[in-house]
Order: sequence, then C-alpha cells, then structure tokens
Amino acid sequence: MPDTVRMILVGAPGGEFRRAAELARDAGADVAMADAPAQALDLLREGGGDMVMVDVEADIAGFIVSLRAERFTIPVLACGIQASAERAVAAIRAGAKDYVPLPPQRELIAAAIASVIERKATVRIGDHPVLARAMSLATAVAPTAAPVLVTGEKGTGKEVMARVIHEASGRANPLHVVECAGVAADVLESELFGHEAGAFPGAVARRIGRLEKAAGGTIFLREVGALAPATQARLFAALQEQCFQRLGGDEIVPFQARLIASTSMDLDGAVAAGAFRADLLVRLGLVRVEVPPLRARGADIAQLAQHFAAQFAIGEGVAVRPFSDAALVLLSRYSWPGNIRELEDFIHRAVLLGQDAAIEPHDLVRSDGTRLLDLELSEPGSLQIESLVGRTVEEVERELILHTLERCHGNRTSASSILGISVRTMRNKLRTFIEAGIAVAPAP
Ligand SMILES: Nc1ncnc2c1ncn2[C@@H]1O[C@H](COP(=O)(O)OP(=O)(O)OP(=O)(O)O)[C@@H](O)[C@H]1O
Repeated sequence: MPDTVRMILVGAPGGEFRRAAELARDAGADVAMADAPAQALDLLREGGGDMVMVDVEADIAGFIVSLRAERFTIPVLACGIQASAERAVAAIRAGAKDYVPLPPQRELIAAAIASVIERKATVRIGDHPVLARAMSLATAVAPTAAPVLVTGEKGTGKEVMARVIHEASGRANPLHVVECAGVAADVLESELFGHEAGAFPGAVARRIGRLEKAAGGTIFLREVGALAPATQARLFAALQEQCFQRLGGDEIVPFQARLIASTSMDLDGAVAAGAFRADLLVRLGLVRVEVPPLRARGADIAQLAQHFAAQFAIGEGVAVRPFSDAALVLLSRYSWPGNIRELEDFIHRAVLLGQDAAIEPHDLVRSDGTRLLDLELSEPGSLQIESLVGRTVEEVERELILHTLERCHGNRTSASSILGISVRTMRNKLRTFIEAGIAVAPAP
C-alpha cells in the first residue's frame, strides 16, 4: 500500500474547512477533522499524524506548546478565512510553518502538503547488475518477517529500497518512516514506543507509538546508527521479547511490525568502537541489502538523469529536453559523493537554468554556481589496459582497491560492494597494506 500523509484539520466543521479537507484528500492526504486543538491532540495520541492545519482563530500558540510537551514533532500550518495579516504573522511567530488562506485553492493545499511532507518516490529507475543483485535479495526477503538492514552511502536510495521491500511484502498497513538522526533521545523514545499519561511532566494523556501503530505493516528506522544507547537497549529488548511497554506503562504491547532499518554509517565499525550494541546489530541485520553508490551504477546514471529531467520539466511546466552526448559523458565521469540526491539536484537546476534545445555540460552546475565541468572528474573512456602491462597482478589489485576506497571516501562497505569482494576480505587486504606502511583512506 502506498504511503499516505495523515493530516488533522482543526476548525469549525462545514463550509470552507470541509472544502479544504476535500482538496487535501484529492492531493493524497488522509484527513481527520477536529473541532478544537484538544480534539486534535486526542486524534494524534490515538492514530498519530504527519501534519496539522489549524484555524488561525484557535489558540495556536497553546496548541504548539502542548504538542512540544507531549513530544510531537509534526509541522503545524495555520489557515483562516480573511484573517488579518497580524493574526497570520502571530501564528507563524508561535511556531506555525506557514499560513494558508481560505477559501482554499487547490494548488495551495497540494503545495502545502507537498512542502511539509517530502513524499518519496517509489519509482525505481536503474538496472545495473550491482543494483539488480541488491534488488533481487530485497524482493526475495520481502514476504518474510525477517528484519532487513539497508546499507549504503547517503542519498543512494535506501529509503526507496525499503519501500520496494514493503510494497513487495503485500502488507496492508502503510510504511511508517521514523527518522533517528538529529532527534532528541526522549522524543524518539516516545515516538517509537508511545507513552502513558504521567510518564513524564508533559505527558497528560496516553500516546500510541509508531511501533504499535505499524502493527501489520512495516516500520522503517532511518539512520538507525544514531539511536541513543538507552533506545538501542529498549529496541533490542522489544525485538528479543517480541513485545514492549509504552513509556511509564505496564501494559504489554505485542511487536507486530516488520522492521527495516537503514544506515550510511559503518555499523560494524560502530560496534567495534562500542557505540552500537552488537546484539542489536545481529538482530537488525539478519538480512543485509547493500545499495550501491551511484558512481558504481554505470548506465543507470544517464537513465536516472533522463527520468529526473522529464519529471522536473513536467513539474515546472517547461518543455522536456534531452541531454547532449557531452552532458551524458560528463555525468558519468563525476564521482557523485551525494549520490542520487545530488544528481536530482543537479538535474533540477539544469532544467530551470538551461536555455538550449538540449541540456548541455554548462547547464550542470552546483548550487554555489560551480560547474560540474570544473569539479574533479575521472578520465573518460575505458580502462587503459596498455598502462597495466608490465605490472604484477598484486600491484594492480592493490591500486584498484586503494583507488576504489578513495572514490568511496573511505567507506569500506561501498568499496567492497563495487569490487565484488566481501567486507571481511577488504579489511584483511587493508590490514596487510597498513602493515606494509601503505597509506589507506580512513573510514568516514
Ligand atoms: N531508483 C531510484 N529511482 C528514482 N529515484 C530514486 C531512486 N533511488 C533514489 N531515488 C531518489 O533519490 C533521493 C534519495 O533517495 P533516498 O531518500 O531513498 O536515499 P537514502 O539513501 O535513504 O538517503 P539518506 O542516506 O540521506 O537517508 C530521493 O529523492 C529518491 O526519490
């Protein structure tokens, strides 16, 4: 089932608010109506939510204080019928993300939903053998209940892979995405496990956590390596016992969600450094799916670029333009440290800025204006076999490993995936290089 955005709309039922709810539903949101902020809080505690839209005449400041006290981190939008500029500004000062005037305009409601919730594409572009290997493992494991750890550099498509697994699993409940990085440990614990009234000073009522809500579906923990030690311990116990308790509660809640976690960190290294629990890693990583970096995906780069160019051109209402051959060669020579997300951004700018009939090399620029042409690029063309003649296999292998590792910014897992060797073999080789006094790119 595709992911939906759950929106709580707070305002007097009927009239413009009902129309706003209809438009939000048309834009793909699952909308629940509440008469007042207190009822919205009840809805959130029971069923959660992704965004709230509140009548500017309501006590938005008080509502936002309650949300924070109960550790809800969802965005709030203000809306109103002919509200004064002062009221709209006051709502934004109180913490609302934006103000949407009513009567509602279809485009504004759709844009509000899209701007607050970055909806992730489930479309999967690319058929490079390295990706195909990862994909066939992902789909083979999809129908089972086994936890899956999706690894790979930032922006490679780990969340897209999690969605592929979820959709292939045929589970009815949608995918619940929980961001683990950059979220305070106590907020994340409430988000995951829920809490009972009185569990902590702001907990005025019971809240159902994501693990409970995702029963029968899939919970996706983004950047699981960022979990605080206490949360790691709680999650391990929940996986081990197949049940957990809400914070401050005694009731035993069964763990009925399929767990997928992602990481761009070297979690084996984090275990060795004592920053991540070894037993939790064993549980999470029962099956590991490695998403390859974009630079290792050959012709997929052009395919993805063409897909994004068409998608952005349609979105921006401009003509879809092809890439010149020179632009495609250029894209294939860059190392894409930010992977698909970086490619997406480059193509978006090219679509907006380009003036020619085709997208040309000079249209490919970074956000700071630096041209892709001026960035560090690999040599064009195929492997220079001639230059290898006269060298030993051992020397060539060593250089290949060291160069690949450098291109992967020291990421052992990515480099071994590109080279088609196990991480263990990679580590053993690197150890022998270091012992021989050869410099090796440090792990990120
Ligand atoms: N195969 C694909 N086809 C089309 N778009 C893709 C594909 N894979 C990834 N993307 C797009 O690339 C961007 C990054 O993907 P995603 O968020 O899944 O990466 P990630 O590895 O989870 O990122 P992070 O490490 O930052 O959490 C998204 O906008 C996504 O839609």
